[in-house]
Amino acid sequence: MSHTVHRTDVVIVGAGPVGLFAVFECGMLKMRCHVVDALDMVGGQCTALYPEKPIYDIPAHPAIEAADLIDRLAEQAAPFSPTYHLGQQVEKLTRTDEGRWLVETSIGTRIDTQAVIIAAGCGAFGPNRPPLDGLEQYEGTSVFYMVRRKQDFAGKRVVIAGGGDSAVDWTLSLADVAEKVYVVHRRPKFRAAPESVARMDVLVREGKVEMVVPYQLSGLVGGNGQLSAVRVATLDGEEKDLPADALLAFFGLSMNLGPIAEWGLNLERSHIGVSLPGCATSAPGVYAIGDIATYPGKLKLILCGFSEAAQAAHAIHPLVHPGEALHFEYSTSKGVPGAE
Ligand SMILES: Cc1cc2nc3c(=O)[nH]c(=O)nc-3n(C[C@H](O)[C@H](O)[C@H](O)COP(=O)(O)OP(=O)(O)OC[C@H]3O[C@@H](n4cnc5c(N)ncnc54)[C@H](O)[C@@H]3O)c2cc1C
Repeated sequence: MSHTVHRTDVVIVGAGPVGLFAVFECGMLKMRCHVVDALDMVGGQCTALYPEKPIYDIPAHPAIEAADLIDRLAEQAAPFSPTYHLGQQVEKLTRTDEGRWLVETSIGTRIDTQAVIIAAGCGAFGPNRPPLDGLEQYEGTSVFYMVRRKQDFAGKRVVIAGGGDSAVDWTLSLADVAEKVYVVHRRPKFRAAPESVARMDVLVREGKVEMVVPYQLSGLVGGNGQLSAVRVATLDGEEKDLPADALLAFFGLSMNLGPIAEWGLNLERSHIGVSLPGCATSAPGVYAIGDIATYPGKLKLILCGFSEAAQAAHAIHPLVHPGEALHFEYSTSKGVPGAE
């Protein structure tokens, strides 16, 4: 374990889109940041769950793939030289005698900081896994909970299970490249954007996609990590096998706050309650933004997280630069190192 204690102005817990934008907002107010993420890459849900999915509701980008959005946010943060600590979970937050915070991670990194911004999304997130016998032997080889590269499914017979946006969006996307796409859902109605459901119906009529409803997953057929079929059943127990090379199961994310639940913050159903403006939590100097933060009227959208990042940075400024007046300014090149 390292004995070095880093010292900084702000520690950002979570390098998802909102955490990355918080680096920029803090940087514009001359506050240095260290960013910690449990994953070994930046980007949070965008990188881990849907890198190739276009996002349509980022202002000034009629459509941008999630991975591209993350590249641009990292580029926007880069002039402020944040220090990234990836592949490690923040486990402990301890208030120091000087009224600062000591942040400690799972691999022993220690950071002494004036303020903490928790941008931890759904916490330590993981997929909801279907309760199927022998599932583990296929995970990562034939059973997946996310698509890293669409081309990995080219020419394959793919079973997509689920009834939400992810299931529908990936059906639309993989229908281009897969040999066959089956969609398994336990009811005929999908909880997804109506326009996407309509596009999926067109693919069904064209024979590119086959609907398997109302069915649910009941078993996996194959061996040595390679599926040959996915077994499905009706609620009455009537079973059939769908010949398949891969199963993509989209049953949502499990919310597990992990160590964050132990930090004594005001929690509201697995989220951190914050007060506006500023996104302050119940602990002094600790702020929460993005998906993990909640307040009346909260929308879990990336663009709302961006606004919360700006608010938190402004709220933290007097803690880091006490007595220094913060005159509200629009962004100019003066605030961004290296900008013309
Ligand atoms: C399939 C799908 C499609 C979506 N499409 C859209 C869309 O079109 N438009 C839109 O606005 N939103 C969309 N979203 C939602 C969007 O991705 C989230 O709102 C966004 O990712 C939230 O960003 P965040 O930075 O708050 O958290 P996240 O992206 O969840 O990142 C949080 C990070 O914190 C890390 N972390 C958690 N706990 C710790 C800890 N203790 N220590 C260290 N690191 C920790 C996690 O590893 C993670 O990397 C979509 C989501 C999904 C799943």
